[in-house]
Amino acid sequence: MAVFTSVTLEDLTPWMKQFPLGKALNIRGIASGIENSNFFIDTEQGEYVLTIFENLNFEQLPFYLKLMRHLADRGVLVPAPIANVDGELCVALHGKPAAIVSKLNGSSQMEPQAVHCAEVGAMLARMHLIGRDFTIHQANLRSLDWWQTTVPKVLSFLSDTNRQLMQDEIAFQSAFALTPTYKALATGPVHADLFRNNVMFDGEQLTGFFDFYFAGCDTWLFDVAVTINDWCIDLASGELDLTRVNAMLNAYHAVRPFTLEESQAWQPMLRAAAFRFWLSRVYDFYQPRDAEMLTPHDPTHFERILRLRVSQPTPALPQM
Ligand SMILES: Nc1ncnc2c1ncn2[C@@H]1O[C@H](COP(=O)(O)OP(=O)(O)O)[C@@H](O)[C@H]1O
Ligand SMILES: N[C@@H](CCOP(=O)(O)O)C(=O)O
Repeated sequence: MAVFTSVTLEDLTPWMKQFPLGKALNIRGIASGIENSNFFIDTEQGEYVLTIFENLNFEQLPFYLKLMRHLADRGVLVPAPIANVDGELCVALHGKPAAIVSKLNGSSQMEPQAVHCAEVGAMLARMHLIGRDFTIHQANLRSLDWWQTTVPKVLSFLSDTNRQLMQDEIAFQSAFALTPTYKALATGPVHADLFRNNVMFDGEQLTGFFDFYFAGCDTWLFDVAVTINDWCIDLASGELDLTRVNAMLNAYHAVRPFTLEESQAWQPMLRAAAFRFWLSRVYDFYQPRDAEMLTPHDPTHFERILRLRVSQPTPALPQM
């Protein structure tokens, strides 16, 4: 269940008059999702998704919504936010920020093959390139600063070995962030949570990336690492599947070639991407935020992945 704020057709009808979508004909809550209240709405202009934001505020939302609009207008497959008569993408509904975006066709591909990974890699590279001239800057709110303030809050919940792993990794990542290699990495708006459940496919055809609400400005390579660590692994063991890894990396590289510094940073970034989700899952597990974290994700999954990325040789990035 993921409808925290309920909306009826009677609520929606007057509110929808400000959007160029004709009359609202039907509304139904979407069961999946853990952060926001999501609904499919049928309008005279077609099907859309209405989101009521339960945690993000009116100051934070323009970054995400304008980024999606920027990308959608330039051919990146993402939901396009719909502006109201005043040109606003985010409007109050039941006292909370709300937005309407276009509905993507298809469904999530939860057992991806190389062909799906290649599609994701190519679209991710296009997204990075097209994000270059997006002018709003908002940091990735789940990057090094957040790790450094969050680690001390969770250490006491961990076993001795996991406490050591977390302390070692935050020390490693803090030091790595100061190196010339890290500082030479290309940056820009990144999705930062491009897991299997945040991409739609219609068969083998990618129809869009969605759920941009962890997006922010960060290194492009971090985004690639987050994506590889979810799409190109055996879920049970966390081991990388080289066929899928190579499919994704080669497709990305064909659109936006990796640099020498990115090759040097690849292993630290795979570690960083595993660490970020281990930490957020541990934090959510032991310090759940009220009602929205209904089923906390399993932290041991990313602990396992982090241990593998630290101990195993890393497959090389393609080079120019
Ligand atoms: N633009 C969209 N097009 C089609 N389906 C969508 C769209 N946005 C969300 N959904 C559906 O709603 C579900 C929950 O959305 P999600 O953004 O993951 O929610 P949350 O932010 O609460 O985790 C998704 O799994 C997907 O099925
Ligand atoms: N992908 C993250 C959690 C974010 O949840 P989402 O459903 O909004 O993508 C994780 O797996 O820990």
